[in-house]
Amino acid sequence: MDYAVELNNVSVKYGSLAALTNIDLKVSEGSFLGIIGPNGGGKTTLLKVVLGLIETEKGEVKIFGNSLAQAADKIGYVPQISNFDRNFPISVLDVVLMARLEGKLKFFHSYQKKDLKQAESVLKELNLFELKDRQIGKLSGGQLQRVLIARALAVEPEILLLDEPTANVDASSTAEIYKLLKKLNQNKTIIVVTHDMAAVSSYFDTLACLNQKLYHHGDKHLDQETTEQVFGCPVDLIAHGHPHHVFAPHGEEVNND
Ligand SMILES: Nc1ncnc2c1ncn2[C@@H]1O[C@H](COP(=O)(O)OP(=O)(O)OP(=O)(O)O)[C@@H](O)[C@H]1O
Repeated sequence: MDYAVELNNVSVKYGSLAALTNIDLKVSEGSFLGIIGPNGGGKTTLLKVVLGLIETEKGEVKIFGNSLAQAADKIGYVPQISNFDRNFPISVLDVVLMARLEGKLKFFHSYQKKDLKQAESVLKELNLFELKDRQIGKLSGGQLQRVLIARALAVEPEILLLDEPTANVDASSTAEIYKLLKKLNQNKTIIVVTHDMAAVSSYFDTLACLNQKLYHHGDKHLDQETTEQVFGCPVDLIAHGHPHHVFAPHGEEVNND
C-alpha cells in the first residue's frame, strides 16, 4: 500500500545546523496526524520538506508513492499566520483565487470561470462567502485562519498541511477550526503542527514528536520518558498539567494524582 506521505531516512541541514536527522515517517491515507515538539525542533522544516520547498541533505520523500515533482498539486499548505502580511491590500476572495494561479503564473494567464467557481465554493463551504470582499486586515484572527484554510483548499488537495493553525485564535475559534479540520479529514489526509495539547487529545488520531529526530510516531498516548526526551524538560512545563491527564482521549480522563 502506498502511504499518503512517506519520508525515508530524511536529513536536512541549514549550513552546519542539523534541523532534521534520519527521519522515517509514514502517514497513512486518511490520517489526522498531530506533530508536536519544542520550539526550533524542526516541525516547520518537516512540513517544508513534504512540500518540496527545501532540499534534503539525504533521504527520500514520496507522496502517494510518487516523487514530489509528480505529486505537488496534491498538497495544500496553511502557513503560520505570523508569516502572513495582514496589511496587504487584498480581499478574501483574491487571497483564495491567487492559490488557483500559483504554479501557472505566466504572462497573459488570467482567472478562468472554473477558478472563480472553485474559490467561491470553498468560501461557501467554510462560511466565509459573506466576507469575500473584505480586506484581509479587517478580519479577526479566527476568520483569517479560516481564509488561509480556504486558500489551501482552493487547489483541491488530497493532503492538507497546517502550521500552528490555532496559535493566534481564541478558544471558540480554535474549536471551530478543529471541527472544520475533522470534517475535511473525511476525505483528506491532514497533518497539523501544533502546541495545542487539548487538540492532540481530542481531535488527532496519531501523534508524532519531533526534536531534530523523530522520537515517537504512533498513538497519542505518550509516556513520560519519551516526552522528556523530546522536550528535554519535565512534561508539566509544556502541558500545563499532568501528561496522562492531558493526553487521555475525550471522555476517558485519567486521574494521576
Ligand atoms: N531558513 C533557515 N535558515 C537557517 N536556519 C533555519 C532556517 N529555518 C529554520 N532554521 C533553524 O532550524 C531549526 C528548526 O526550525 P523550524 O522552524 O523547523 O522549527 P519549529 O519546530 O517549527 O519551531 P517553532 O515551534 O519555533 O516554530 C531551528 O533551529 C531554526 O532556527
